[in-house]
Amino acid sequence: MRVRVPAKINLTLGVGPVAEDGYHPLTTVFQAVSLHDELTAQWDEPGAFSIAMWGEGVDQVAADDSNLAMRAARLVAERFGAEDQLGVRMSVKKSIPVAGGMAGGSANAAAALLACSVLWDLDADPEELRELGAELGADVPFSLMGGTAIGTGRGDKLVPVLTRGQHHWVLAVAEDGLSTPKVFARFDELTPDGGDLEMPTELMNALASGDSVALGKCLRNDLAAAAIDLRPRLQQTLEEGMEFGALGAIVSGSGPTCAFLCRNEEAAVALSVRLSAEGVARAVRRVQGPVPGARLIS
Ligand SMILES: C[C@@](CO)(OP(=O)(O)O)[C@H](O)COP(=O)(O)OP(=O)(O)OC[C@H]1O[C@@H](n2ccc(N)nc2=O)[C@H](O)[C@@H]1O
Ligand SMILES: Nc1ncnc2c1ncn2[C@@H]1O[C@H](COP(=O)(O)OP(=O)(O)O)[C@@H](O)[C@H]1O
Repeated sequence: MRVRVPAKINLTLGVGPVAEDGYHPLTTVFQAVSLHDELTAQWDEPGAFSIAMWGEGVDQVAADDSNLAMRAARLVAERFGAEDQLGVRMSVKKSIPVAGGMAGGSANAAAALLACSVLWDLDADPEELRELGAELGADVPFSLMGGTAIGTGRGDKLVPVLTRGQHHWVLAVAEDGLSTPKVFARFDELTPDGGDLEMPTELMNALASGDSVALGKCLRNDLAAAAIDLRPRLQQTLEEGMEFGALGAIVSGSGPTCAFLCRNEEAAVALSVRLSAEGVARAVRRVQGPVPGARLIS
């Protein structure tokens, strides 16, 4: 089985005050973008579970039972089958930056859920897989679903959002990742009463009409101040992207990847060339969104 799974950006990320379980209530709009990891899964001996990874940032991810794809495979086996009768050998080709605020780990978990449930011929429907996904991480249900969706709760309660057309994004990928729990912890220090959980009506209108100029003005992230506090260089990255012609700029999720919205493909090419030439980030990528969530490709 081969599964392709996209990265996400948060077009808006409203974060409420921390709850007793340590999680924050969110109002977020996710968009899946055309930067993909690929996971392959093949049968192995009963009880044998393994993973190999190559590509972007794999030295920062353990290929053991702590890996989110391994945890996903074991969870599917445990819930839908018999763990001691099933086995899988997985490999992941990573392109999504690790700890980049683009849900790379969640994407791999989503891919493993889908690949294993099909490989082992288990009777799991998409809704059941999304519920399992939510146990692994708040972003996993969206990695399965893809497209554009509003997320509430921990970010795991999803409703698709009506959109028109494709948007062109340029991503500035930072040298080192940022830890999601650390960014939320700094958010708590900076914003003890929490941020804004209002439904982003203007943003939804901009998405429905496909108006990139309006969308650029609505991008908002309550975690941005915390990410910038931990990584001050990000402020300059955002400013440079705007100076070089982006319609809007945002830190993606808990960062440090910055996403710049462009008017069209030509503008995205021009911005990516400029950002690369200025050495603003470790890598610059052009992507489009929305794209579908985790999908079997063979
Ligand atoms: C911030 C966001 C925005 O989409 O994305 P990333 O920047 O990680 O991609 C997500 O909320 C991250 O989702 P995900 O990375 O799946 O989170 P989890 O593994 O469930 O949780 C990691 C840690 O993040 C914090 N966390 C996560 C979600 C949430 N609603 N409130 C939280 O406080 C908790 O400290 C938790 O221990
Ligand atoms: N398969 C995986 N791919 C990426 N990260 C993983 C994976 N499994 C576990 N992790 C861990 O999850 C953490 C978050 O990574 P990631 O999901 O890439 O970033 P983010 O939460 O910023 O979107 C990292 O510390 C990483 O070591």
